[in-house]
Amino acid sequence: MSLQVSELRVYYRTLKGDVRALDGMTFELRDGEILGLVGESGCGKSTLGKSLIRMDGRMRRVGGTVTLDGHELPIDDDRRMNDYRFREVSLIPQYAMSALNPTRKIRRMVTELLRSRGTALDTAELERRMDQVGLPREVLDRYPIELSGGMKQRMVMVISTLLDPSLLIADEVTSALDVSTQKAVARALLGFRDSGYVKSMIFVTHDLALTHHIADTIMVMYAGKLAEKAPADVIVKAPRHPYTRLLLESLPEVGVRYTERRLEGIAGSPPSLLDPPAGCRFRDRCPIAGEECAQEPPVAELAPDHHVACWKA
Ligand SMILES: Nc1ncnc2c1ncn2[C@@H]1O[C@H](COP(=O)(O)OP(=O)(O)OP(=O)(O)O)[C@@H](O)[C@H]1O
Repeated sequence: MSLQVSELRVYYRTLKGDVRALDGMTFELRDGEILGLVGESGCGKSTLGKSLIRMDGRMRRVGGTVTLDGHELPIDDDRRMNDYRFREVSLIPQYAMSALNPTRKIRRMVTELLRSRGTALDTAELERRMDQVGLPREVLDRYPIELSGGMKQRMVMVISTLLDPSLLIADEVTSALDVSTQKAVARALLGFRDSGYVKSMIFVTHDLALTHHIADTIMVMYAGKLAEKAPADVIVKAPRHPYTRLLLESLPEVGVRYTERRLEGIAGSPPSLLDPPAGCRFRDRCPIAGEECAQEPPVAELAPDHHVACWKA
C-alpha cells in the first residue's frame, strides 16, 4: 500500500472563520495505482494535493493522518516535509508550466534544483526521460519562453519525477492544452508509472473522459468530502452516488446538438465550506434526497473497492 489517508481534516484560516476544505477524507492508494480525482470547482481537490506535500500558510491540519510507504508524513511541519519532497512525494501544480523560471535555461534550472536537493545531474538519465516523453534534447539549452505549452508541461513532468518519487500528484496538468497535447501528456504520465519512475499517482482533473482513459480508480469529491470511489469503469458505467450520476449526465456528447439534447448542469451550487450544513452536503441538490439525509451518510463499501457516501446508494 503506497498511501493511506485517514480522516484528514484541513481547514483554511480566514477572517470570516475556518473554510473546511477537507473534512474527514479517508482513502488508500495501492502500489502502481493511478487515482483520478474529480469534482466541481472548490470541492477540495487542490487542497488535498497540497496537503500531501506543502501546506500554505493559511492551511491547518485539524485532524487525521497521512502515511506513505509505512511512514507517517509530518504534513504540517514544512521543514521536516523537505526530506520527503521530490524524493517521496512530488507535485506538478496547477499552472506549473507558467511557473518555470524565465531567466534560466532549462539545463541550468534542473542542475540548480538537483543541487539544492544534494544530488548531481545525471544528464544521460535526464535525456533518457526526455526521449521517453518526446522532448528533443536541445530543449535543455532553451529558455522556457522558447517552448510550447505542451513542451513546458512535459519538461515540468520530467523534472518533478527525476528523483523517482513514490507518489506523484498531477494537478490539472492537461486543462490548458489542446486535445492531442493532452493525450501526449497523459501517455507520458502512464509511461512514468509503467517505467517505475513513480509508484503511484493522483491525477486531479475536471476531465472525466480523460481520467477514465488513464486512471485505475476514480475518486469523486463533493464539498470537502469523499462522495464515491471505485474502479474507473465502475464510476463511468455503474455509478451509485446521485452526484456522480449527475456529473456524468452533464458531460457534452460529440455529435449531439444543443437542440437535440439540452446540456443540463447540476441545479444549485455546493454549500459554503465556511459553515457547511449538517448531514449529507449534497442533500439540497439531490433529486432523491430523503429524511435520512439530514444525518451524515457513512462511507460504505458496497462492493470490493467501491466506496460510496450515500444513504440511498
Ligand atoms: N488560500 C485559501 N484561503 C481560503 N480558502 C481557500 C483557499 N484556497 C482554497 N480555499 C477554499 O477551499 C475550498 C477548496 O478549494 P480547492 O482549491 O482545494 O478546490 P478545487 O476542487 O481544487 O477547485 P478547482 O477545481 O477550482 O481548482 C474552496 O471552498 C476554496 O474557496
